[in-house]
Amino acid sequence: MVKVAVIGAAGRMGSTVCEAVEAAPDLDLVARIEAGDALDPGTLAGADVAVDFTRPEVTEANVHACLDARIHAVVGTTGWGPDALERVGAHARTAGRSVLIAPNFAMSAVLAMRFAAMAAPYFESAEVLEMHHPDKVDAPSGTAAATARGIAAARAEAGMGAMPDATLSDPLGARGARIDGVPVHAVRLRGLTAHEEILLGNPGEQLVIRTDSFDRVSFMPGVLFAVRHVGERPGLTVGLDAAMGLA
Ligand SMILES: NC(=O)C1=CN([C@@H]2O[C@H](COP(=O)(O)OP(=O)(O)OC[C@H]3O[C@@H](n4cnc5c(N)ncnc54)[C@H](O)[C@@H]3O)[C@@H](O)[C@H]2O)C=CC1
Ligand SMILES: O=C(O)C1=N[C@H](C(=O)O)C[C@H](O)C1
Repeated sequence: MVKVAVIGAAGRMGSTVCEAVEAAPDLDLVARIEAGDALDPGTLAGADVAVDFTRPEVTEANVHACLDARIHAVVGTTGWGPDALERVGAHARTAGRSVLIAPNFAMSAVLAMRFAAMAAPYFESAEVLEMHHPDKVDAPSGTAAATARGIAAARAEAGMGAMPDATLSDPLGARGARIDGVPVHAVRLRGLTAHEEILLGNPGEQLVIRTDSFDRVSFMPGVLFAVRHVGERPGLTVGLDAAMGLA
């Protein structure tokens, strides 16, 4: 049995992860940790792996606390920057434990990101549109940021220059955020869960890649895969695709 602690256990994702872990015959939910609880060997209750779905401003400290307690961490919380990833990677290596951070655990989203990177060199233009529930605290989504970075890297590797865009005046930011030169647009709408469209354009044609998570159960197979396999890859792994050998 793999013993699992869930951090952010009362949240939308954390509560769904608790249900999924409890339903899995090979996993044992040993701790539900929430804001205000200490995060130490006592509260982690002998866990082998902690799963963090909290908030961008607390997740790095949570991961360091897990590594100090010598347990692996699976992280779905978004908002990670390169410096925080570097610090956590270094700590994981010195602690001899593993950390897996993925902006999206849904198979449709993981594949959409891969397909977007594959398609990017064949299209002059690419833009990312992410659409989420209005209770989400960060924008753009971690998935959209990762998608844009993947598109930009694929374009750079193919020797492509800037995308065509004649915009000279955009005082209100209507052309969206730029992530490595790729425009990213965020919609927050009651009724939505988590959705993304990647638009790729050429003269006379368009490719649309779309992923929809209608329900948070969509993330659970990926989360449970990560819990079961996180310890197999030493140090820091970013992205479920890398953990699954798709990258
Ligand atoms: N990687 C993925 O597949 C997915 C990632 N997410 C990300 O997961 C994160 C959480 O999303 P939701 O569950 O919708 O948010 P939520 O707001 O429903 O849940 C967050 C929970 O964390 C708790 N929390 C806050 N600070 C804490 C601390 N220091 N220690 C322990 N618990 C703490 C809050 O009280 C709350 O219960 C967000 O960053 C979101 O972008 C969401 C869905 C899928
Ligand atoms: O907050 C959410 O809901 C989601 N957050 C993740 C993100 O920022 O990409 C994953 C998914 O889009 C749902």
